[in-house]
Amino acid sequence: MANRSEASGGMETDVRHYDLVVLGAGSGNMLLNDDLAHLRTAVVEPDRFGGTCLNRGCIPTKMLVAAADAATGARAAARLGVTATVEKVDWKAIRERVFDRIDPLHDSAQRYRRRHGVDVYAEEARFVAPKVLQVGSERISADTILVAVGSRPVVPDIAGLDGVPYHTSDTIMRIDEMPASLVIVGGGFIAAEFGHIFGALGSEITIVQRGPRLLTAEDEQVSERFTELTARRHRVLLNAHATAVRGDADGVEVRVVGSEGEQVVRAAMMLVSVGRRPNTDRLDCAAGGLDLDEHGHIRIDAACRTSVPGVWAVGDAANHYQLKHMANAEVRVVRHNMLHPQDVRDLRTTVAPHAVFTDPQVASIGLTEQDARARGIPHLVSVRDYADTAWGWALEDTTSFVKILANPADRTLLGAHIIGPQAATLIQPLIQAMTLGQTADRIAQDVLYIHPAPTEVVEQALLAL
Ligand SMILES: Cc1cc2nc3c(=O)[nH]c(=O)nc-3n(C[C@H](O)[C@H](O)[C@H](O)COP(=O)(O)OP(=O)(O)OC[C@H]3O[C@@H](n4cnc5c(N)ncnc54)[C@H](O)[C@@H]3O)c2cc1C
Ligand SMILES: NC(=O)c1ccc[n+]([C@@H]2O[C@H](COP(=O)([O-])OP(=O)(O)OC[C@H]3O[C@@H](n4cnc5c(N)ncnc54)[C@H](O)[C@@H]3O)[C@@H](O)[C@H]2O)c1
Repeated sequence: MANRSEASGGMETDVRHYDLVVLGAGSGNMLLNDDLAHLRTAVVEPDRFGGTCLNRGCIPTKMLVAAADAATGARAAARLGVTATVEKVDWKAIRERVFDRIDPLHDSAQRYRRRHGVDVYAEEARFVAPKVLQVGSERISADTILVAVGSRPVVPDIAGLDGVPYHTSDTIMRIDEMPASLVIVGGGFIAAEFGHIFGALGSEITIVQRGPRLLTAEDEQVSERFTELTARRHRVLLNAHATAVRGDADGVEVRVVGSEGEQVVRAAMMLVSVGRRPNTDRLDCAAGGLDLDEHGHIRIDAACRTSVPGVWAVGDAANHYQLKHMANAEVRVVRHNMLHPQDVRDLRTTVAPHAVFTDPQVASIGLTEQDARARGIPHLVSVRDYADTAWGWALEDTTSFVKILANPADRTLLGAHIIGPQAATLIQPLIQAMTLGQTADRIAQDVLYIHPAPTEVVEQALLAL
């Protein structure tokens, strides 16, 4: 390993130099493949390989959602003439199914990297100068750096929160016992998914949401339908602020002020899910020469270049989407660009789809109708109920729909929004069409949709445009 010396406060400090340093072994770890194997490389990961998605995000939540869906499906079967009951929820077995599979992966991933000649540092890194990092007691530098340090839950300013054992998405999946009741502060992705998980498995749920609806960033029609359906199962307090919390042996007592006046919500457990913030505040980006935006994200261009040549950034630390498929796409672009400096490419797509794996599922891409109206963008709208299709009949569905917005001039798609079973899958042909610039007419009329598959509702929404 090449060592360089650097003057620091009159002292000479040994600096270990690499070709490539990756900060964060979440999406960052996916950068390293055979094409980069010739480089002297270090990975810095103070926590667990796999990052948020594997250890405390997408993957464990969706494994828990599968259990919740099984319970919901059993309870809902009566409408099809099949009476079933959920006899027992074995939380420990559910939790072990998830984490017995996930937990060994950190050690094996770390060992794999070391076996292939990558140095692994297990402490937090921070910049001390452009392309120079302090990692614990070591100082390292690199020609090329990928910053993929991710994000963490925002902790809201609620009086007394410090003094109670509240959970965030980082901790709640590893609890020992199912809570009899759960109060969730926040009304976004995490509230929706954990409300579904713990609600379906038997907890009584109260959601305290600052906004006027749940999932407020969705198309208003979807957000309204989702709020209405959730309020049938859970207690939903809207336009509500948690102002104070205190704990006792039975759990927590949250004081809530909102449109329904002031009230106290009691619950055995509390989950705080009011958004995530980038981990850049712990990185001393100023010392590293990295520009940040007003939300603390590292400023990158469409090729994922930062303000320092040779330093790239991806994922939750750099983009506002905070979605794993976006981080993965950025990593692929960075790998290409590192290997082909003469052929630097931009991220191919700027429209990021997302899905919320709750009950019912919600999936979306592109413009919402309220955005189109607010921005004065001419648009056509088509809404089709699942109930109008054979598959909707099969499900006895009465609440799910597909909504598509198209450009009246060239009939390309502007946005698509689905609420209902399999929404995350049903939206895929619309993502494809939007990304590839295909018109609504082409994908409606030149493509056959299998009868009577769920996708027929997408076909019908397109044909009605
Ligand atoms: C509960 C939950 C469910 C989610 N579900 C989905 C989903 O279904 N679909 C989806 O697309 N997205 C989902 N997400 C979002 C998704 O997990 C993130 O967008 C994605 O994991 C971000 O990847 P990343 O590599 O940017 O960050 P991370 O995966 O968080 O990786 C960053 C790594 O950097 C390390 N690090 C931090 N600071 C430093 C430092 N100073 N030096 C070195 N290393 C550092 C951290 O320890 C971490 O391991 C979910 C998130 C949560 C919380
Ligand atoms: N399926 C997925 O892709 C998935 C699942 C979970 C998380 N995520 C990612 O994680 C991110 C964070 O999720 P999240 O749910 O924490 O954030 P979010 O941004 O989705 O929602 C936060 C919600 O909390 C509300 N809120 C904010 N401050 C509040 C307060 N003090 N009191 C009450 N309500 C308050 C907001 O109105 C908003 O509705 C998401 O933006 C998403 O990118 C993705």
